[in-house]
Amino acid sequence: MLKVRNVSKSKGRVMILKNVSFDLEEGETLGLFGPNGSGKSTLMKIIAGIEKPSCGKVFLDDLNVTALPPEKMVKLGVVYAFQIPRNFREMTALENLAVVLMNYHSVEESFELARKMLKEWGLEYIADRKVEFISHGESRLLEILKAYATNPRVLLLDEPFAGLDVENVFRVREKVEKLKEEGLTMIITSHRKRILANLADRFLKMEGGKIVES
Ligand SMILES: Nc1ncnc2c1ncn2[C@@H]1O[C@H](COP(=O)(O)OP(=O)(O)OP(=O)(O)O)[C@@H](O)[C@H]1O
Repeated sequence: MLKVRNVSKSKGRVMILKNVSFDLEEGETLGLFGPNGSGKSTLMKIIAGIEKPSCGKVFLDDLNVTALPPEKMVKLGVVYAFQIPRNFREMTALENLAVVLMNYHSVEESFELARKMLKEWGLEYIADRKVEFISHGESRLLEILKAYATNPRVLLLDEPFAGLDVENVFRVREKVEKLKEEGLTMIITSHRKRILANLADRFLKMEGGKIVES
């Protein structure tokens, strides 16, 4: 479904990614792990069109999607959930989610659906709370829910468990497991392999911008 071919990325004199290639099959959950700074986020952002590779290509169903802008990639179903949640702090959780849904539904429907989705994810209690007042774990769940609300074919989850306490790791894991059960294709990054156990069908290890183990 998704093919990454010989992707390299340099910034100034630094080579961040070096000739990275891999395939992702439909319905598969790929665990991408490696130490901080190994290039995981950069790779995910290149796949999502947020960053451009210096060379190499990305294909989605044999369509060359290399360096298409992120809004085009979202339309094609490839969606990145940011490592640092990008929710509008001045707006409520409900409004944050509804804004995404408005790309696909009327304003009224979007608010109705947003409330329903928050409820399904056990987050109805934060619906009317401004995001600046919700916790890090709740903010992370909201970021994932927003990405999911675009009805993606491929969901890219960047460090969904980073900075969370044990309880919230379980909470986020439970939701990600649910997405997996639904058959969603995902790439999940973490600096710890163990946290991806029983979640990823296959692992890739990154180190120094390269895939060193698959
Ligand atoms: N704009 C930039 N200019 C120079 N170096 C950069 C830039 N952006 C990222 N890097 C470097 O590229 C390397 C890879 O960064 P990246 O964020 O992709 O790694 P990561 O594996 O996702 O790390 P983490 O787990 O800490 O998020 C790091 O050494 C980082 O400092």
